[in-house]
Amino acid sequence: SLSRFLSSTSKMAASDSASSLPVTIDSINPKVLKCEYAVRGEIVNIAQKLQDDLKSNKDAYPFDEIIYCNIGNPQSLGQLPIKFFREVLALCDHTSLLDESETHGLFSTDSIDRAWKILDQIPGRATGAYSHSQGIKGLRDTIAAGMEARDGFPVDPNDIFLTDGASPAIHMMLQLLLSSEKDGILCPIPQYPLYSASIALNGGSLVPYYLDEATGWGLEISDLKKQVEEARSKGIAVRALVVINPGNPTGQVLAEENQRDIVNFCKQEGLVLLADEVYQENVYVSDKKFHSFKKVARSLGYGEKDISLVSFQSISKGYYGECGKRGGYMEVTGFTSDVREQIYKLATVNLCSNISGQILASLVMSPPKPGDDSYDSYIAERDGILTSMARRAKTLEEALNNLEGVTCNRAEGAMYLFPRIDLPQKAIEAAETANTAPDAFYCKRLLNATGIVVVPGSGFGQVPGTWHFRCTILPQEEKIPDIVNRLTEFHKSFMDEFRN
Ligand SMILES: Cc1ncc(COP(=O)(O)O)c(CN[C@@H]2CONC2=O)c1O
Repeated sequence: SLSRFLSSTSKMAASDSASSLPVTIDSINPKVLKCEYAVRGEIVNIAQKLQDDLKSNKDAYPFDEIIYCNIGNPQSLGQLPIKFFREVLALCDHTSLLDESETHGLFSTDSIDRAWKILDQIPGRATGAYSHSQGIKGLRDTIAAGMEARDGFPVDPNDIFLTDGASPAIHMMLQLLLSSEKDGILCPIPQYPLYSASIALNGGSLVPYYLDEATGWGLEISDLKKQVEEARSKGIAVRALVVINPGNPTGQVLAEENQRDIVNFCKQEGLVLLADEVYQENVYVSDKKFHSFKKVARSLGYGEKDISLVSFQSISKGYYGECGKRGGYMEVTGFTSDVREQIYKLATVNLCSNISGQILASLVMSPPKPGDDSYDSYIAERDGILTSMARRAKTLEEALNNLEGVTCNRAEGAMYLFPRIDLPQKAIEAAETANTAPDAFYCKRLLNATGIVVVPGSGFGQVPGTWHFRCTILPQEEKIPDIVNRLTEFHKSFMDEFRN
C-alpha cells in the first residue's frame, strides 16, 4: 500500500543517506555535549530497560519491580496531592463547575471561595490565556504576602517571577550572569547537578566550594574565600554564590549564624547570592529551623542597595510534591533598574509560565488558615506527609549506618540521604576494569541485584577519593523495610565478593 511504500522509502532514505544528514555529533553545540545531569543519567536508563524486560517477563530478574530512589518525585511513588490545592485548581480550570449547585456538595466552601478570588485576578477568568511574563499580578500579590508572613520583611510583587518550576528561573539567572568561561559561579560540592549543567550550557566556569562531611556538610567561610581567591588568580570573575538550603544531595539545614556569615561574605566580595530554598518546608530535626536568606539579609540591615539576592522556590518539593505541574518562582532583589529590565526581557522571551503552576505556587505560599473550612484536613495531610518523611529518613539513615564501610550523615532536611561508602580496593579495581567510576559500579550492581535505583555520588561531585550515592527517602513507608532488607543483603554480598 502507499503508506507501506512511503514508510519503507523513508526508512531506506534515512539508513542509506545517514552520512548526508545535516547534523552530526561533531556539529552540535559543544556546550550541550559538556552538559551532564546525573539525576536522570545512565543508571536510570538501565533501570528503564530492566523495567521494560519485567513487563514482558516478570521472572526476568531477582526482583519483581524497579524502585526509583533516584529522583525527588514524591507523587510518582504514591504520595497524594493536597486536596484543597487540587479542588481550587479543578474549579479554576473548569469554571462552569462554579455555576452548578452540585459543586457545593463536592467541593469545600473555601476552595470555591479561593477559586473565585483567583479567577477574578485573571483577565477574562481565562486560565488558558498567556499571562504577564512575570506571572498573574494577583497571584504574585498573594505570594508576596505569604513571604512577608514567613519572614517579617516587605516583599514587592514586582520582584517575583513565576516560572515553570525553579529550574528555568535558575537557568535564567545563570544565563544573565555568565558571558564566558571567565565568569565563575561558586557552587557547593556535592551540588545539585542542574547548576553544573546550566553553567556548562551557558559557557561559564563552576568554582567549587567543598561542604565538610565530617561536620554534617558544614560550609566554611574560609574555604569560600580560598576558592574565590584561587579563581580570581586564574582570571575568573566570580559572579555569584549558590547556596542550597536545605541541601541537595546532602540534606543539611544551615545554622542561622552560618547564613549570616554567608550573607556578609557575599556583601564583602561583591557576589550575587543565589539562594535555592526549594526544600524550605522539608526540615525533619527539632534542632534546626529554616530561615530564608531574605530574612537573614534584611535582619543584618542589608537592603536593596546593599546586596543582590535571588531566592528560588518550587511547588515540586515540601509536602506538596507537585513536580509535574511545573510551578515555582524567584524573588529578584538588589539589582539596578536597567539590569532588572534585562531580566524581565529574558522572561518575556518565553512569554509566561503555565497558569496551573502559577496558581499552585500561590496556594503553596498561602495555604488554608485556621478557621477555614479545609484547614483541619489540610493540616492533617501536610503533617501526615512531613512526619512520615521524617520517619523514613531516620529509618534509612540508621539502616545505611549499619552497613559495613558505610557512614551516613543524618538527613536534617530535603528528601535525600547521601551515604559515603569505603569501597574495598578490589571493588575499585573491578570498576576501573569496567571503565566505570567506583560509586557508579556499586550503583549498577545494586540495581541489577535489587531493582533499587540510586544516583552515584560522582553525579553530584565529592571530595576526590571518596565515594557516595544518593538515595531518596520517598518510597511509601510500608515499602521501606523491604528496601532496607534488599539493600542490606546486597551490600553484604558485594563486600564479601570484593573483600581484600
Ligand atoms: C535544589 C534543587 N533546586 C531546584 C530543583 C528544580 O526543581 P523544579 O524545577 O521542579 O522546581 C530541584 C529539583 N530536584 C531534583 C529533581 O528530583 N530530584 C532532584 O534532585 C532541586 O533539588
